[in-house]
Amino acid sequence: MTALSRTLAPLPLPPEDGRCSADDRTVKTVTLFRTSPLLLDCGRPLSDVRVAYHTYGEAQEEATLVLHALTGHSAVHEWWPDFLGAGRPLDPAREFIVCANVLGGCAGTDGPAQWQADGLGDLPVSLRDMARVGRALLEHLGVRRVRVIGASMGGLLAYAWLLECPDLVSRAVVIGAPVRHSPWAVGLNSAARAAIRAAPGGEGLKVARMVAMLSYRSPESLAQTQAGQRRPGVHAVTSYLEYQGEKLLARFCERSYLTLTAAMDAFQPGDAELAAIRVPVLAVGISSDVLYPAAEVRAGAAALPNATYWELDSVHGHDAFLMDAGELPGRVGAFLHGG
Ligand SMILES: CC(=O)SCCNC(=O)CCNC(=O)[C@H](O)C(C)(C)COP(=O)(O)OP(=O)(O)OC[C@H]1O[C@@H](n2cnc3c(N)ncnc32)[C@H](O)[C@@H]1OP(=O)(O)O
Ligand SMILES: N[C@@H](CCO)C(=O)O
Repeated sequence: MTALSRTLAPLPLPPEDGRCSADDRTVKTVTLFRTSPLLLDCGRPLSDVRVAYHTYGEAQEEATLVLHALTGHSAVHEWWPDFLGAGRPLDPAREFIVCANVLGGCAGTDGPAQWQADGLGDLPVSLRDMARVGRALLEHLGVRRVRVIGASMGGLLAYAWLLECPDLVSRAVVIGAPVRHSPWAVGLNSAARAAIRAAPGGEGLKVARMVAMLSYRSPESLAQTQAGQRRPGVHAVTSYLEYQGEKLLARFCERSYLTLTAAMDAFQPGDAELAAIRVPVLAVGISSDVLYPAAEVRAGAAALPNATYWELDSVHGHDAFLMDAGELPGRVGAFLHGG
């Protein structure tokens, strides 16, 4: 495989914060699969796949690979300050850290918008397809071995990496994610996709986000933060969800939402496949997670031969890994670098 690499003009950057260099905070792109195509699980070949990614620290043959969530992106320094930086679990002074925007998304790596423009139509992609693209990126970067860490969709994708690229992964941290999408999670995504299809062009995506946000919070979290009325006659939680819908509409593509949620729902590894995962895994459940309940995460970990389970205690639900990380960074750092 050959790769064409170039660095884009820097995006507007947040001020220097001492966590990583200006170069680290610049998104890079590379075009992969130039001489031989990526064969997608759906059977379609895909050539010249453009991948946008961030790296932090000096390039090394061993790296830490961060896998972002559904509407996340590769700029880890923007959304995980508790985890990235000097003395934190992901320390650019100590290790080479890579995070790529997923195939099918809308953050610079090829996805439905590009495929529509290229006349390819809608391409179903799988989490394993995303892992294959990631493998090609690691080859391009000269990385031969990775510690993998992912949360939410990134956690499901970490399991896809363990199944697709077991030769590359030395250990994995999976936060707030099951080993496969449950009927409950598929049902929530089905409702979201139905909303988008019923009201394409924006309103559907907003409703999809409102439903999803309820699954990312918890009854107690909303009772603490959204009780009462924001303005006369409007429940605070109503305007909160509407605002969150508007925020997603301003930054995300509805076709990517359809593509990525379908990829998550289609990820259904069997028990025998899971039993073959030999590398050490730290599986983290979140006590108040209503999307992926802690008991489900714990049961998934029990299906793996070499997994440790730990639970983050928070009232703030699924998104606690972003909003209320508590002891999580310390636990993750000890697992990734402790042995
Ligand atoms: C592993 C990964 O890759 S994760 C990737 C990270 N994810 C992303 O970067 C994309 C997804 N982002 C998110 O999901 C969110 O930004 C989170 C979880 C990180 C935090 O959510 P936030 O929206 O910032 O926080 P929160 O839920 O507390 O809402 C705060 C916002 O709602 C507004 N708000 C709060 N209450 C109300 C209300 N009752 N009515 C209207 N607006 C309200 C606040 O003013 C604030 O607005 P702002 O965003 O303009 O500052
Ligand atoms: N809130 C995060 C995690 C949800 O899985 C996101 O929007 O990507």
